[in-house]
Amino acid sequence: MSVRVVARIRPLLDNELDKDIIVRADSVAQDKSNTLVKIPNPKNESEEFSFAFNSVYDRSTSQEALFTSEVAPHVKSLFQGLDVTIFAYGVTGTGKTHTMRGGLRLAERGVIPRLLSNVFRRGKRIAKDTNGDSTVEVALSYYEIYNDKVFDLLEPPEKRTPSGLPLREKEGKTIVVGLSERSCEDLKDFERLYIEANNNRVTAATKLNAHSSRSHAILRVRVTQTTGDTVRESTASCIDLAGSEDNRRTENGKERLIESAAINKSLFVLSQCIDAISRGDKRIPYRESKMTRILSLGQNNGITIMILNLAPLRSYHLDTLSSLNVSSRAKRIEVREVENEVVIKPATKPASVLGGAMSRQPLRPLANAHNVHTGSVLAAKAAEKEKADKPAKLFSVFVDKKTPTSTRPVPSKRAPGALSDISEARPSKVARSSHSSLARPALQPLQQKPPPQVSMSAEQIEAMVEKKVAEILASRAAQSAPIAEEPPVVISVQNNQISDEVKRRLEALEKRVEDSRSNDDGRSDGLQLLLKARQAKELGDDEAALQFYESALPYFPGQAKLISKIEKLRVKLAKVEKVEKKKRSARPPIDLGGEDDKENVMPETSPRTKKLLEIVNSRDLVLIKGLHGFGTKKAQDLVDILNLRGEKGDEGSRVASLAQLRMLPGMGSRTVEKAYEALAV
Ligand SMILES: Nc1ncnc2c1ncn2[C@@H]1O[C@H](COP(=O)(O)OP(=O)(O)OP(=O)(O)O)[C@@H](O)[C@H]1O
Repeated sequence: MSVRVVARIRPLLDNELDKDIIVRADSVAQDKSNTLVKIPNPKNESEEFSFAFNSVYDRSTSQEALFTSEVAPHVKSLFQGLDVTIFAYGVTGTGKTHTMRGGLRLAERGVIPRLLSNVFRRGKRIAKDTNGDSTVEVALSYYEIYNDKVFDLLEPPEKRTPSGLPLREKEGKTIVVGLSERSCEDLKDFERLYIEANNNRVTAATKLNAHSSRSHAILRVRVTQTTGDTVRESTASCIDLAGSEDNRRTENGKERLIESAAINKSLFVLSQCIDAISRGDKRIPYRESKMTRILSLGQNNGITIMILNLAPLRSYHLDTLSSLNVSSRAKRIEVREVENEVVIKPATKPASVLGGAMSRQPLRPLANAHNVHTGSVLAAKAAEKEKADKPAKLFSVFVDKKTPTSTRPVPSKRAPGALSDISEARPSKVARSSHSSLARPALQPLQQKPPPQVSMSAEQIEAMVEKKVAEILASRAAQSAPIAEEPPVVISVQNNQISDEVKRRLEALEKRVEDSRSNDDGRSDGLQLLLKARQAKELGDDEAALQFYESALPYFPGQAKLISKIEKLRVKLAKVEKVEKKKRSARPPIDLGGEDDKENVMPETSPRTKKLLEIVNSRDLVLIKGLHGFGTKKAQDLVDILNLRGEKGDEGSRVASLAQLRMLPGMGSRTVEKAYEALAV
């Protein structure tokens, strides 16, 4: 089953009534419901683009109508053991939070409170219909991803550590280590928890939207159904993604710029994942951001619904087109509709999630067991379940704090081994279905092997990197080929030329990168740098290649071959530099637009320098891509290298001067010069 992608166009707000509406819902035929979003071509207004979705909801759609059509049908699936993921995607101010959380009045409740209300109602009905033989427990966890760090929203902000909670992969799912979970008996309970947690959520007003959410918020609702000794668990995840935005339009300050860079990066990675999946790529860049790791689009089993929120206004034109593009491709993503297995309860009852007001999830060593019948029923269970089944009543407030308190910890350099002091990983809730292992068929046999050795010879690295690069380049060439059918042929020819042994080693390299990433030992970063160096070399960018090799050296100290490569490149570049110098001295001086630089050099203190460094340090892919001479790849490489240095607490994570910028891998004098020259102040 594919990801279900639906679009929702929000109505005009009071202060927008005089604004130009350019987005509309349409249908393919008169008697059909709306499945199209139409929007003019910004370059030629007489032309209209049309984007098709599973369903499109226009401005008059109520919260109830959206919930009834899109979410309510899946509550049944949730109780059948399927995981359900619902996420809202869209530009800032398009109605994601309104859709997911909703407003104060009953009729304005969003997807989340309605879902909880339905879950409680169905749970009670099950208990009633089975005379209490079956019981349903609901537990919540709620967290946010802010600046690519995970923070528990059910814990008071004082408990946060600057590095946030780490992620781990466990049995095919990404889990947040040390995340708390609280049991929730009814809607009132939920309301209390949800409001408290939302007050913890940092929202900061920007000029664009006074309630702009600066983090991705993820609510997980774990439903546990117990009948005798058998337990079935499933999870509904409701995700309110942060909105992307144009920093220039919002006139964001420095702090906001950093937030925006992190938001834009994760959303950019999400779009890259969607592209890669829809192209059928083998490597999906999930791991490039925490949000995409958690969302695991296309890797997660169950049902996934993406709600694309749109503003109908002209002022959002380009942003709207961009999110329409991304989300219309998401329709092609296949999700396996696999139910979570029923497991058998252990003889000793674990500490109940219902027990405390607040607790980490207790260890539940549940065994995977099919078709096993045991006679022992936990008698205590019925007594414990004798709880007042009060009907769900009026729903109340869901508001963020109007003035967000600055509770977020100041990001600091991560101390070496900082992750190790995080509390133990929350145990897996359920032994996973064997189906879940299908997520990565190619890697599966390798996963049973003992972990790879830590050391690798330079030759081994080189051989694997060579092949990997050749594969990437072949695949790129194939993708840029004019005939759409060609890529698979080219790739398969390439693959056929690679012996099984090499393929095995390449897979081992991929796995090594994966393993080292999840172990956080930084080796994968080294391998990534080697890959980038090789790519740069293949593309004839020796300067970038050298800098990537140099950056990789600390990961493979003393590797003779790597050192020799660096030496050779240095000699080569020194020669080139000599020739360039000669040419430069013969060239007329650069016109820097009349700035106060009498010597025709780029002055380190000029407004243009300041602006260039500000853009670079924002790590905002969109802004950096906008620099003259920066393509997507160069911009992404720069952001990667800065993030990498930032993670390592490296001083160089902030670029303080043009000289420093020139020294970064992939930069060089000419690149900096070009970007500087074209910059308007
Ligand atoms: N369907 C709707 N009906 C009425 N008002 C709406 C609707 N959708 C959005 N709004 C209003 O539009 C404004 C912006 O919506 P919202 O805050 O939900 O946007 P957002 O996409 O979550 O923004 P951000 O990414 O900044 O969090 C709010 O005032 C909200 O109440």
